[in-house]
Parts: sequence; C-alpha cells; structure tokens
Amino acid sequence: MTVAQLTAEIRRKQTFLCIGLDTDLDKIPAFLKNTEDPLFAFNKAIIDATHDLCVAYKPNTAFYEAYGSMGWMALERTIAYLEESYPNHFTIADAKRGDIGNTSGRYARAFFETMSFDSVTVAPYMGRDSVEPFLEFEDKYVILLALTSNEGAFDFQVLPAPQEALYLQVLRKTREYANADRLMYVVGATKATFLKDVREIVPNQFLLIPGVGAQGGSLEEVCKYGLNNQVGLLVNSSRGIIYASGEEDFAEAARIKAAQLQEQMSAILLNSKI
Ligand SMILES: O=C(O)c1cc(=O)[nH]c(=O)n1[C@@H]1O[C@H](COP(=O)(O)O)[C@@H](O)[C@H]1O
Repeated sequence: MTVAQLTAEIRRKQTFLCIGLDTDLDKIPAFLKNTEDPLFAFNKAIIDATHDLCVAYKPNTAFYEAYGSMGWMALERTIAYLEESYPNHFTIADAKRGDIGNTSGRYARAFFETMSFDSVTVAPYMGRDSVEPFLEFEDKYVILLALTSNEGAFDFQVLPAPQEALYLQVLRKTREYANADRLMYVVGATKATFLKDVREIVPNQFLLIPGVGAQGGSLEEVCKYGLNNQVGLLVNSSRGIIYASGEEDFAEAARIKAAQLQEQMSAILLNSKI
C-alpha cells in the first residue's frame, strides 16, 4: 500500500486511527483461551469489529514472540487475514529492529516478503547502513523511532548532539538516506508539543503517534502540532481499545472505544479543513 492510498483512505473514512494489536493471553477474555488459536481468534474479532473506524493495524511483535512458535503463527495468520480480508488497511509490524546491514536485510525480508507487512518500526541507533536495507522495498515503509513516548526517551533522545537534540538530528540526517521518501517517524503522543520542532524538519512525512489512551497523550494536542495539509498522522491506541472489556462483549466494547476516537478525528479534520 502506498502513502497516497493511505491518505485517500484517511480522507474517505475520516479517521487516522491505528489500532494496536498488543494481544496478551493474560488479558484476553477467558472463554477464548481454550480455542485452538486464541491470539488469532482475538485479533480477528477485534479487526472485524473495528475495520471501518481505522486505517491501520499495528501488531507489536513482542506480544507474539513471547509465546514462541504458537505466537509467531498467530502473527502470520493475522497479517494474512488482513491482507486477504482488508487489503486497504495499512499494516505495521512493530518490531523495532535494526542491525548491521547484512542482518537488517534479513529482518526486512521477514516482515516485507515472508509476511506482507506494509511497514516496520526500526530503531535508528546503528545509523544509515542499518536502516537502508529496509528502504530497498518498493511500496514498503520504515517507521523510524524519533522521539518515543516513554519516560526514558529523555535519557538520550533529547540530549544536545551537539547543535540540537539527538532526535532532531535523527530526523535531519535520515532525510539524506537512500529512498528517504519511504521513511516515516515515531513521535510519542506524550510529547505532543515537540511535534512543532519535528514538523519543521519533516513537514511532509507521515508520523506514527503512539501514546493516546493508556499512556495519557492528548489527541487534540497531537493534532494541533502534528497535522500537515495531507493529514500526515497515524495515531495509535492499543490497550485503550482492545481491552475495553474482558468479557464476551470485548469486540463490541473495542468498537465503542475506536468509534469515540474516530469521531474526535473526524471533527478535527472537519474543523481544520484538511
Ligand atoms: O513504536 C511504537 O509503536 C511505540 C513507540 C513509542 O514511542 N511508544 C509506544 O508506546 N509504542 C508502541 O505503541 C503501543 C502503545 O500501546 P498502548 O499504550 O497500549 O496504547 C505499544 O505497542 C508500544 O510498544
């Protein structure tokens, strides 16, 4: 899926919501746990209940890797189901990878070829040759960590390096990478005011914004500083949507939470005339 198609879907559906599939066996409803593939059964129900309210899904691979081959199989089934049933949704493998070039190339193959994700999250710490192998794939995107939502982001990401904060240098430097048009960036919703500086360096790139919902970030603040004239945002919520209920009504409860965010997004798009 291309960025142009993603933007068209955002406009058509009036939503830039990404739903995080951080599917945790300890949190899913008890009645699903005895089924043959509980992680996939949960994901399928959430996806079927919310697909018209969002434009993207982001499984975080940690939640699947934690269960070994059973978890990885559920991840494969989830991406295959999305590709088959909802091919107009943008898919993000939240894997936060990045290694020497030779190894990054294998990670890229895992997520873009063996599985058919549209994008993968990548840590920029190892620099150009750790990121560029991911950028070689046509119509596939790399979402680079710029300023993350957690408290520890202040340990390194904002340090002067030396002229400006490291996360701003990450943005500036990576614009020079081969196929930089396939780069998107992560900025945490908990750091919404920083988006002003981010947008000065990357006015046109898509930003993935996690941290509304369970982490307390504000959608209004994110939009105030982060929207561009093509929208340019994917705002993710995981726990705040998928664990709205731990009972049999979990999928309907997730739909209600997703609908609340979609309505707010639709109103923001209308007011800002984007
Ligand atoms: O790359 C990410 O998606 C990510 C970056 C970041 O800075 N903060 C962050 O929370 N995330 C991920 O976004 C999701 C947030 O989940 P909730 O806090 O439950 O909405 C988790 O999968 C996190 O790993």
